[in-house]
Amino acid sequence: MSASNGQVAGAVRTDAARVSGAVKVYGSGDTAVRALDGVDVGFPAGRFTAIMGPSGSGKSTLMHCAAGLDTLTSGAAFIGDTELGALDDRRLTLLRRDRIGFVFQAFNLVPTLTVAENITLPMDLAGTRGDREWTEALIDVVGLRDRLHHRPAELSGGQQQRVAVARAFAGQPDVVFADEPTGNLDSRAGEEVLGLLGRAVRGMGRTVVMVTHDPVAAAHADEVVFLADGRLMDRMESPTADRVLDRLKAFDTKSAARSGTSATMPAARSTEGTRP
Ligand SMILES: Nc1ncnc2c1ncn2[C@@H]1O[C@H](COP(=O)(O)OP(=O)(O)OP(=O)(O)O)[C@@H](O)[C@H]1O
Repeated sequence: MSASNGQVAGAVRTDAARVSGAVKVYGSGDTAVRALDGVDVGFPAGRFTAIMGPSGSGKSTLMHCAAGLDTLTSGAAFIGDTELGALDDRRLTLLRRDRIGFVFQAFNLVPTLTVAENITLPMDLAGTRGDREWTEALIDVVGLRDRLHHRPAELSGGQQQRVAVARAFAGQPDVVFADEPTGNLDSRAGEEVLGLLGRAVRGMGRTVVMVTHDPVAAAHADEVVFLADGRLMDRMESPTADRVLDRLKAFDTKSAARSGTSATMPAARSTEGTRP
């Protein structure tokens, strides 16, 4: 069942994660919100994909359902060949622990653990030692070797997010989902974190799916998928911040016209210095 969509340079890519006919309805009756309205999208292995769209378009819902943090109302979500809806709670927890890495806006480090302990936490919880060489390489890539015995409170926001990035990749998961990973960072620290995500994909063969409202952040990805009103509207290869912003503006105008309200544009940083 592992779908392979994109033909890239003659090679067929396998999807590390995908959803098929994904519908997510929050609430019921008059107050029901259709956050995902029949989405089919794959996130190819070995690629950095950004999910973008206006506020409320369903980006976080799509990520949470694709990552097994939330369940679909109908349709199916897959990590590789594994359909998440077919798993009981225990198996789903194990799959999230062993095959998925997460980076959140709020870092979510354990304050009482050192940097080194935070990075190896997923392996420690799994009772495995992990790949020592890989972990050592990661520590160098994120530039935290001289901070290994510090606690999160002793680090800057950017450093804390770099710990979270190292933790997400430590167990060599099939895919790392990042939800607004630069949302709490200034632009310089944000660029560093985005650069790390890009290097993990291009230099270390990992897979990243990132939700962002920031066209500058999305320009770090290999491809952007656009959502509007819970539907997949478009995909863009080799994005630049300016092209992403233009595309978003078009969706926003359409959805404002439909609802008869003024549009909510995502807060965009300057689009100078587009593609890294
Ligand atoms: N737990 C929930 N209960 C009810 N409605 C929800 C819930 N979570 C999200 N929604 C609604 O579903 C729709 C999609 O929300 P979602 O958070 O996925 O959008 P988003 O594109 O990530 O938005 P933003 O960019 O503002 O974070 C919105 O209309 C939102 O209000």
